[in-house]
Amino acid sequence: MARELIARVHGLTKRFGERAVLSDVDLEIGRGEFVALLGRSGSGKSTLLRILAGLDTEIEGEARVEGAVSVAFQQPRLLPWRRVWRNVVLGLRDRGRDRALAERALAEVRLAGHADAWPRTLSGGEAQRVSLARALVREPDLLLLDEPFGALDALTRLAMHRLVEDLWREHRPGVLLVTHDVDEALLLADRVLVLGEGRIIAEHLLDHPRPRAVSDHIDVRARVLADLGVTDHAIA
Ligand SMILES: Nc1ncnc2c1ncn2[C@@H]1O[C@H](COP(=O)(O)OP(=O)(O)OP(=O)(O)O)[C@@H](O)[C@H]1O
Repeated sequence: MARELIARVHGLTKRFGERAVLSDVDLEIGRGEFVALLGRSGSGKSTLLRILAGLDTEIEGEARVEGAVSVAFQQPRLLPWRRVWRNVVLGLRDRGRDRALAERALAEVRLAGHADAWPRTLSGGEAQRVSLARALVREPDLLLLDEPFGALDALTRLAMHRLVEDLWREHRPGVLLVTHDVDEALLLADRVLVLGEGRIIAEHLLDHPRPRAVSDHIDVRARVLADLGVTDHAIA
């Protein structure tokens, strides 16, 4: 049986003025598939994600998503004047059930008991978990993550990887994770795409059972680093 597509990008070109930032990009994401998108700074990752999120519609070609989309960004973008639970359900049109939905989502990100807190009282990792709860409460078919762990310390980042993996297992949205971190991509994704100069220049499938260790993918890791043109882990 053909896999069900949740996102389909075909012949996508995006220009800012004269300059094409994305050129003739093709990309498909199946239902429940976890895709990571790597690329050097300025290669067009966030632009592609914003287009899939429907935040940028001035494009050539096709970018279609079936169903609901949620986005979580590097910064949690919480409204400081709303309590945590109100941030989670911001914009939802289900007034009667808002509080219960928020509490359930907060429990899922291990923040039960923080519903009435103010955003300024949260740590960076907690705020990012609220942002994830806000994305999940919409029950997305496609979850777009734009470097969601980029601003977190290494230990919090590891805990977030486990959390995202658990949430993905539970809800099975399609995921597109934009990241600079090759190891993060290898741990979490079914498929790793490398974007270079506005085109997808490489694709790697990861079929090792989860939960994974980076050592399961030393070979793919070397190839991805070569695709990125780096020999070191740090990507400029
Ligand atoms: N609104 C805009 N107007 C003009 N140029 C833009 C705009 N948004 C992005 N760009 C340019 O498009 C290119 C791709 O940007 P994008 O943010 O998608 O890259 P990225 O791969 O996500 O980079 P990073 O990893 O640094 O976040 C960059 O050269 C950027 O300067």
